[in-house]
Amino acid sequence: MGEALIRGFLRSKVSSPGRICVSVRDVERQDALERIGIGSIFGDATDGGSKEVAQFSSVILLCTKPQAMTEVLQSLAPHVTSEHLVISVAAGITLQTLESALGEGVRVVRVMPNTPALVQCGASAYALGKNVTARDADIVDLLLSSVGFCIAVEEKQLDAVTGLSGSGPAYVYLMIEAMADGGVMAGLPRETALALAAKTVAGAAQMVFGDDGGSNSSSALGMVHPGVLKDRVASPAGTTIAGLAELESSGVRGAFIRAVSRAAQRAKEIGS
Ligand SMILES: NC(=O)C1=CN([C@@H]2O[C@H](COP(=O)(O)OP(=O)(O)OC[C@H]3O[C@@H](n4cnc5c(N)ncnc54)[C@H](OP(=O)(O)O)[C@@H]3O)[C@@H](O)[C@H]2O)C=CC1
Ligand SMILES: O=C(O)[C@@H]1CCC=N1
Repeated sequence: MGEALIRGFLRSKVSSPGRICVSVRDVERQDALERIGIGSIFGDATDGGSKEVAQFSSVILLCTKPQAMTEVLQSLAPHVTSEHLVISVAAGITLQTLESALGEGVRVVRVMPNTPALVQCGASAYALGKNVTARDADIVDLLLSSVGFCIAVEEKQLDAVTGLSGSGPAYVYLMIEAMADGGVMAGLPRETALALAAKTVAGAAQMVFGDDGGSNSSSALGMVHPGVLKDRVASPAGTTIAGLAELESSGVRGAFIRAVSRAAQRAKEIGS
């Protein structure tokens, strides 16, 4: 996720390689970051990396797995001051956990992004910690909206966001794969089926935001109800209603609801 955000920030030009400094321990990932021009790459956060990052950065993004967060926070705490803005993308890890690990007065924001940030089509939500300033909120908004849509939410909603848009790209990939399988079963070559499935999902999603595809601003969404769009595709006694009836009798609608809800519950479990 960290690499997707870095690459997204570079593509959007909200930042530049010379302004980004990374602590990363995996050698292959270090090489990948070097190849995109990141100048300051330090090793393991728990072995000096956190200190170096805190020394050279004012905005620090924490992108390790939630399970690694305790030791990363411990390594960062002695070096972080009220001059830093710390942004965590870790599923489930609460603002209270972050603030109490990093120390009183530290400015912390909790974000749930998703990997399409890499191609400027991310969907992120964020909750502000108790010490952040209005300028911090502007910085977070600027960074996240440079890589897609972003919206401020109450912290208690972030586990639901995690189950929906954080994990959501994986549900959609599963759906694209399955739709392509259906196309192959009906006689299409694999590549044609995959391209048609992926383009159909991208185009259909864009239609929900109206004719112009919408903007990254949460105040200008103007969405069209997906039920209305669905009804426009389904001709009486036609192909679509036959396909939809199969999906409904397979319980797909309920399966998506349960998937989002179970993933949100898992985020809560991780945090506790
Ligand atoms: N993947 C996604 O779609 C999303 C993920 N997130 C959140 O992003 C975070 C990362 O997830 P994800 O990208 O999937 O996980 P990854 O395992 O791919 O990335 C985590 C990275 O952190 C590195 N790391 C771990 N410990 C240290 C350390 N001490 N010092 C330096 N680097 C370290 C890991 O290195 P190594 O490989 O050596 O272990 C790895 O490169 C999680 O908290 C997750 O909840 C949020 C939204 C979406
Ligand atoms: O699977 C995970 O735990 C992370 C958080 C959201 C997406 N990926």
